[in-house]
Amino acid sequence: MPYPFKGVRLPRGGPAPAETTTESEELLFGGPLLYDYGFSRHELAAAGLSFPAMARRIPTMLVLAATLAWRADRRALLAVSVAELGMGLARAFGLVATNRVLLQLFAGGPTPERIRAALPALLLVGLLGGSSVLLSAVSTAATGRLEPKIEGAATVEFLSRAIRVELSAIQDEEFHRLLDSAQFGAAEARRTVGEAVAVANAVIGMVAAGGVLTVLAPVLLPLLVLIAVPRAWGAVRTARSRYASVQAWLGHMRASRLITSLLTDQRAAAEVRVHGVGAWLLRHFTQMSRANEAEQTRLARRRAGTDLASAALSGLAALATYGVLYVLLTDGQLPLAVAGTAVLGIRSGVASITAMVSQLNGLYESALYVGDLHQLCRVGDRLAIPSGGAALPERVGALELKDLTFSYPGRAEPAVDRVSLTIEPGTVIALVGANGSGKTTLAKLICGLLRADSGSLTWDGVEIGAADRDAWFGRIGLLAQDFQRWPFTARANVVVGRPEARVDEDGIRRAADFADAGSVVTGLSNGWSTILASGYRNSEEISGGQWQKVGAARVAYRDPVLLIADEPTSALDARAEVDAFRRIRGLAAQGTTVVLITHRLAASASADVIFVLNQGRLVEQGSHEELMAAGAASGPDGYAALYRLQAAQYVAEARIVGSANPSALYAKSEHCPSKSGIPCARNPERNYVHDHDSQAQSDSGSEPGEA
Ligand SMILES: Nc1ncnc2c1ncn2[C@@H]1O[C@H](COP(=O)(O)OP(=O)(O)OP(=O)(O)O)[C@@H](O)[C@H]1O
Repeated sequence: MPYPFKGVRLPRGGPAPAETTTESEELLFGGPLLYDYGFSRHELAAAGLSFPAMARRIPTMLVLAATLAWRADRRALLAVSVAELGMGLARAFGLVATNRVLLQLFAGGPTPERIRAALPALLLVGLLGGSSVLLSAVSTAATGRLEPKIEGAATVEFLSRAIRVELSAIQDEEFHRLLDSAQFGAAEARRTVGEAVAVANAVIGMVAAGGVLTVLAPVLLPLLVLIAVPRAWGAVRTARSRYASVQAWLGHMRASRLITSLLTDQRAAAEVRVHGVGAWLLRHFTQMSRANEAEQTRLARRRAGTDLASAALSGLAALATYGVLYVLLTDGQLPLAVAGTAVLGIRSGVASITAMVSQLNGLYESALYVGDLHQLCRVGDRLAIPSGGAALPERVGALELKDLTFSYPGRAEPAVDRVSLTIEPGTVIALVGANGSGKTTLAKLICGLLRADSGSLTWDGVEIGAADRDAWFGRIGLLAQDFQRWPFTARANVVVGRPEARVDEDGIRRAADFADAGSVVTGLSNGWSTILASGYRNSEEISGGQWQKVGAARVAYRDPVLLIADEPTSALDARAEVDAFRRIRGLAAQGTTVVLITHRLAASASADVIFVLNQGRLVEQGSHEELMAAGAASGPDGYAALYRLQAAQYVAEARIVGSANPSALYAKSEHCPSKSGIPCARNPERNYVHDHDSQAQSDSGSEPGEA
């Protein structure tokens, strides 16, 4: 496995990345989590991290921090800049004034006179010291104002990209890594300003000390630079290896976060306890933590080594500086008073260097993450769902799919393979087929979440690629079995169906009545204001079936033109399920087009058109009657055979209890004024038990129960 960045290696003699793979990683995640930096071939490739490249980036980083701050609060940035510059100047003039004081004190004449002569310069030193303190306070206050604003703005930048990218990007591993890394960037952006200010301050201090030394003893200046260089090298080296390590271990961090959240997750709580998954996962967590601890130890050792080397080199340079000073003094080339100021200048310069190094370290690391945030913004903008485009006509027409094909990345076989079909407005169409046959993928293509590789998808004649996708989304409602259960109030869980619209209390109640969610809310201790989660004040858990009713109310509140219902009744009891399907048909009667995905063929039987998928291909289509009439011709996996198989489970039972006609509840609505004004297909009312009986008998001459 190639290791990430040029020049950044795992410790000599230490474990190679592949060898750090733990048993837990293998078992839980199917292989090493340590990142394979194959992403140099990927568009998300990290910028070069060689030493010169990084040194060149330092000014860019300062500009980056300044840009963030400028956008967040210009006045505060100006206040910080002026205060820091003032402090640097005060330090430079302070040194000059100190030099004056020393010159006066070491001059000839009686001591009181020398002191009196030094007094004005002494006062200036005090004045400059006092203003430094004041300016420092101004800088602290302004930085404090800036930092939260920057963090807030950076977080919004991050989140706004995350919510706008195409679904395929969200499912892409590389993009997810960038998301994870950039997430640190949003938090680090806040620190960048303080660190940049401190670095700038230290640089000003160094320039001030350097300026004074240039005037007093120019030969000392290159030596001051020599003191600085090893420190800067050490800082960059440490930051670089920390950053590279974090990048390589992002997968581990994500896995650890995942395990932590699973161990405290309410939905996992039962298995965590009853199946003993808790202790098992904790053991794996501990094993993976150990690997991470080893990496931290490696980093600490590496840092200690780097610090030692850079301090030793810097110390040698300092020693050489004082040696030169000694020679200058003993040769009489430098008066004692000037030498005293030079010592102060060197000390001040070294202090500035030390401060700069420690801040640069932090700044460097922060700026790398902020760089990731910028990269995320760039990539996110490129992968964003386009805004604008052709408007969809007011009149709602048919959805037409022609040779629509889609493959998931890395999959050899297409999930949807050259599917052509038409969905007339105001009809209920059912997508049926075996597990993995492509129903959900096709539904995602229809609602614009996934983009087809080839073929065309038009609505009212407008091709999805050219259409305004927000307008497309605006026409669609989603009711999936795994719909989002927002841990907010019951009211919020309904109004989230139309999040931007003004809250309409009557609309909420109508939607709740329609979906039979009113009775669920009535039973809650705080009614509509109850938080539908546990662990909060005024919160209550509700059952899976009750959630499905709330989800249905959300969709009813949304009042979509096209409803995609993917196993919408999986958690409902028998009566509630029948009612729900009747309501879904009711929606069609009001003009909503319904795409129903279900394995309950009794429910799909009442659809106007049934499309049967097999391995991504559309293999059958027609009304229930037409498909049943096809009978044996459609084969053992065909609709008719599967329908009989399911129906057979109930028929014998229905006969025993002398059941009244249950499928009448699924029957199609008589009235169908579609939103578009186009009349929807209408079939005779049907009793599926009868249908089944008669069909089965006519097809095979045997009783279905005997099949
Ligand atoms: N995000 C994904 N990445 C890769 N492959 C996927 C992804 N989602 C689905 N698939 C694959 O695409 C194929 C079609 O899946 P899809 O979910 O559309 O089937 P389905 O008919 O809805 O199945 P089910 O009845 O089980 O819900 C399957 O082979 C599935 O493994």
